[in-house]
Amino acid sequence: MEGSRHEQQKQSLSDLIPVIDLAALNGDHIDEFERRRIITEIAHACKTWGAFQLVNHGIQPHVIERARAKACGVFELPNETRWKAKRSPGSLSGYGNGAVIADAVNNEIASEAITFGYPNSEADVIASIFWPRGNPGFSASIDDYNEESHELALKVVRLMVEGLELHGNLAHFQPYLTEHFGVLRINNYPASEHPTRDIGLPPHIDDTLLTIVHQGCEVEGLQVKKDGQWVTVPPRGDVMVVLVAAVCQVITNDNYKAVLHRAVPNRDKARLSMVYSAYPPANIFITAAPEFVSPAHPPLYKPFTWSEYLSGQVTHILNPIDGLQTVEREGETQNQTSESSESSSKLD
Ligand SMILES: O=C(O)CCC(=O)C(=O)O
Ligand SMILES: [Fe+2]
Repeated sequence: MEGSRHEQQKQSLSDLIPVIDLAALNGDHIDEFERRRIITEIAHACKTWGAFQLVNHGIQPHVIERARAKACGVFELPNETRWKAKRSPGSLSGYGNGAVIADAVNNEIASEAITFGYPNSEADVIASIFWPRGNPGFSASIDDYNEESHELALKVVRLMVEGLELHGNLAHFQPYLTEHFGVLRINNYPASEHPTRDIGLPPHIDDTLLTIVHQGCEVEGLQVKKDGQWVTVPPRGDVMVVLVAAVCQVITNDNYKAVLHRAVPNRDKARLSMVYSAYPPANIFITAAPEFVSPAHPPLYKPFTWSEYLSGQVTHILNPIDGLQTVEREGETQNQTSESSESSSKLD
């Protein structure tokens, strides 16, 4: 009885994760009223959930399916072959496992990932390591998906910025609207005999601008934290899940909230997720926009550049400006006050 009530509650919270339909933006004639409605829905989702689901997002189903099918082939290769393409320090592309944050309770990190930079994916180089005799279409399928994800990320960032109601005063946000680079990360979570003990990816906030997840239509695993509860994002093949990430929270001074999320493994089936992370421009100062700063609302986080972050000079993006809290990189001492402060780029 108690169990089924709990199930029902879990179910209804999943149903409440905003679903936003971008169909009105796809045609030649865009209805301004509809566009404004979409922007309002996105802004509301960014303020309340830090996450939303996009349908009619514009990425062609065959591009998604082809990339998923080709990516699956990577995880069917023998272990030693996969490690031949190990991502080297400083590179965005290559193979690695999902260990993100040193875990304190001896759980297994039950995931692996192959990453491809954007715009330079090196998918052809990686393919030639995995399949010396060739794998026609591998790099094209990854590059197509990477390109479309990048386009979608830019589209979503523009809508999110419009939702901030800056009345045309876009100066602070302009660099984020035009250029960015990123990483496509394809995660594989093998079926786990101990799904409640093992960890697919531990709770974390993405250390980027924005994340777009395609989790397939079959196996659930992505959960977001809302009002203290883990809420499962239902797997849907037609949905792209957008996760607000740490840089968005910094530049909006907490108007938009980065979402804490995790991936849990499944007992029976392996799960594959394709995750595009949009990076901010490399050399601008990432700091709160003047519109969100006043004597009553000073900037909450320390300014930094993405180059500093990538070179390891900045260890934690959501580092409060009062300096009370510090979080070190994986493997070093963690001095964290709450789970919600966890943050990681998973590029280590
Ligand atoms: O697998 C997922 O659904 C989420 C993956 C994720 O959070 C990540 O790669 O940052
Ligand atoms: Fe993530």
